[in-house]
Amino acid sequence: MTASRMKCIHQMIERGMIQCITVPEKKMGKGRVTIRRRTPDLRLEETKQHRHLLKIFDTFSSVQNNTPAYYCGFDPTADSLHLGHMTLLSVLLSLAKNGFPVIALIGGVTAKLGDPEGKDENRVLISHQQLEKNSIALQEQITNIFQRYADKHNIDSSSFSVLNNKEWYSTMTLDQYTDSIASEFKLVDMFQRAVVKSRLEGKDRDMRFTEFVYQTFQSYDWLYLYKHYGCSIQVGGHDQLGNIEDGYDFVWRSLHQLPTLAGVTVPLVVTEDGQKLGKTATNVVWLDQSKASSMSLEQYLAGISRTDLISLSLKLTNHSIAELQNTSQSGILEMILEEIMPLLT
Ligand SMILES: N[C@@H](Cc1ccc(O)cc1)C(=O)O
Repeated sequence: MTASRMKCIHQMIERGMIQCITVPEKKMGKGRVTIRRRTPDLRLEETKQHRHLLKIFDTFSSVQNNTPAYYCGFDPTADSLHLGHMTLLSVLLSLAKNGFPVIALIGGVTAKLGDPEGKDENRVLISHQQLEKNSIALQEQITNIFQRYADKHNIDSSSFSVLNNKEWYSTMTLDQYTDSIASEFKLVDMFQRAVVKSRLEGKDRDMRFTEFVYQTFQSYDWLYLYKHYGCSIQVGGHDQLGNIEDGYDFVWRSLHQLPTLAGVTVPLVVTEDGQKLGKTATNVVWLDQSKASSMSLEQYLAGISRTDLISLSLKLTNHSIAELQNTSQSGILEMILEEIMPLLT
């Protein structure tokens, strides 16, 4: 890994773009460990955990022979991504700018199952036609964002791929699913998951079987992308930590060796009262500007505190913390819009 690539990862940690990383325990020992970055976004001085986190990532990177590819999955539950996804895309874009191949995976099959992670209630089932429409819309939206960013920064657009997990599941037989995926999961572990416990014990107790087995599909995606695209690192919103850790264990078990894998989580964008942005219909900020929305990007940015605005611009722009601290709130708002709007329209 070249120094500039390593620097890019360090910067992402420093700017608060990365919340946790899951890496092999004790260099190449057995199992995994997740390191949580506890420093709040705006206190960027090096803390013990921060140094520890960098050291582990360095160790991990130095055992990689090739440049690892990164992937992040997006379930097409709507026909546009929202602002919460932009921080994930921003991580992928920074990585691509620094020479890492990146993959955006559209979950054409997983969206139908419904990821229980990060949600307290059952999802409305999406029809087949709606899913197809949403998948096409997201494919186009992400491809456009990648293309515009590549043009702006003179990046070879082959660094970016947009795939759909329908590609491998549409030809998979039930035998293959049973032998290579289902048999690797133990019920005792599946029932241990916090999300399963809370959904089974919660007031509705309405968890579907498809939601229960969702993790088996996300886990296999990583194995597939590892084998076919050299994808060692999965990026996801912080609510994906459970899926990422389980996927890590699954890839490890399936390959019968400890692969050089890492999971990276990105802090969620939240509203003033701490709610995950995009969780309900009324607090969503669509990236598709033409889509009817109760809140535009500008309105959202104008309504959050200065601290949240600085923290968000550290994730979405390249301006330094010192520069941001010396800029007025409306100036920071402009900086974010200047960075994002050209990618969207
Ligand atoms: N589960 C992710 C989406 C995803 C889908 C497939 C994957 O392989 C990875 C991630 C989410 O709900 O945000």
